[in-house]
Amino acid sequence: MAKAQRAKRNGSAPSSPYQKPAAAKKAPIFKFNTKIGQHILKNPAIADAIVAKAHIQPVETVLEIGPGTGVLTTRILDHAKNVIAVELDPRMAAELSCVVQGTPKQQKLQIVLGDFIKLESSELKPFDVCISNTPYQREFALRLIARPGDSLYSRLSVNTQFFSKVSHVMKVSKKNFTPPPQVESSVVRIEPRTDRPNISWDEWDGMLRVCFMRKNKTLKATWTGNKVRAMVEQNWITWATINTEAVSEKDWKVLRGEESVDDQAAGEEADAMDEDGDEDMGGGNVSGGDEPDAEEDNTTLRRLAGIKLNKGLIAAKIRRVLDSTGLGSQRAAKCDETDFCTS
Ligand SMILES: C[S@@+](CC[C@H](N)C(=O)[O-])C[C@H]1O[C@@H](n2cnc3c(N)ncnc32)[C@H](O)[C@@H]1O
Repeated sequence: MAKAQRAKRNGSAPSSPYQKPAAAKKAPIFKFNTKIGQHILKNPAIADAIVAKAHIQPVETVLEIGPGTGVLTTRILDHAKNVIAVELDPRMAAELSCVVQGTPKQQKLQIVLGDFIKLESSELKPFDVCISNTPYQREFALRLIARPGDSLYSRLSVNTQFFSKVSHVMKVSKKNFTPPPQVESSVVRIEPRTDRPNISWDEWDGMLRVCFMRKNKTLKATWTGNKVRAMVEQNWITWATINTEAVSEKDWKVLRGEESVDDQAAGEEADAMDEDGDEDMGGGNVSGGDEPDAEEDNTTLRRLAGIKLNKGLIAAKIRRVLDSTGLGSQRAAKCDETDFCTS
């Protein structure tokens, strides 16, 4: 039997050409691609709650990542000034476009077709709030909010909490999606901190990577292990090569074997400070400071060339930082984001 005939006989065809069929009875418009997390929210109460918890103001522009068929988008459009919706799947983008077509919401919505992860920030207009129901498991959400001592506490937790205020909003059971995913999920709220310290992300995250290599070991054991020390030494040589003037005369003496690490350690603590009063940990500030000119660079390379690095120098520097911050006996698993920022 032809589809149209069958629909008529079942009474499901619209009685008027202007009447839209009831949305709830609609069969899926196309096969959802679960490989890119296409599990659509089917519970309107959950969609309402997610949008309500975002506290959208009428003057705000909202970025939505992964709008799908627009379950959240249409609700966000009820509250926001504008919505920018970035969708990977052209079929979903077309469906969303149909949903708002001919309604006042159409003017407020900009659909961007593409992979959000690959978008340059310059390709997006500024926004005030970001809402996204993209694929992730509850465990990921719990990692974001985990506190020191929790089994899920990790580098991700520290980074999230260092740069933002994060809270758990509600659990969402897999029964609320179509097709249902294999895992339960959670909604979290992440507010960027306004008082974020101005630090180098690469250095900060590099440090956390080492601290969380074995999060239950003491930081002293982690940082003085052979592999980590060798890596810090390598970084320090690179740093010293670029920042010749920041390497203290005392360090050069140790490097040249004219002074032992013990002599140096016994000296003034101030000797470990550079001219700005910062701890001369080296190894990290590879991109900092002015670019050395070619002559300086050659000089440094000549100074470093042929010198077998006195391994004790870096070990002593690591020890000094761990002792002065009191972090040596601590374990990453029990330190919070402020501990890692101790100076
Ligand atoms: C879980 S569905 C959510 C759809 C809708 N927001 C909802 O709540 O029902 C995730 C949506 O994100 C889209 N998506 C997945 N990865 C994406 C990416 N990297 N960039 C943009 N959209 C993406 C999928 O195509 C899908 O439409």
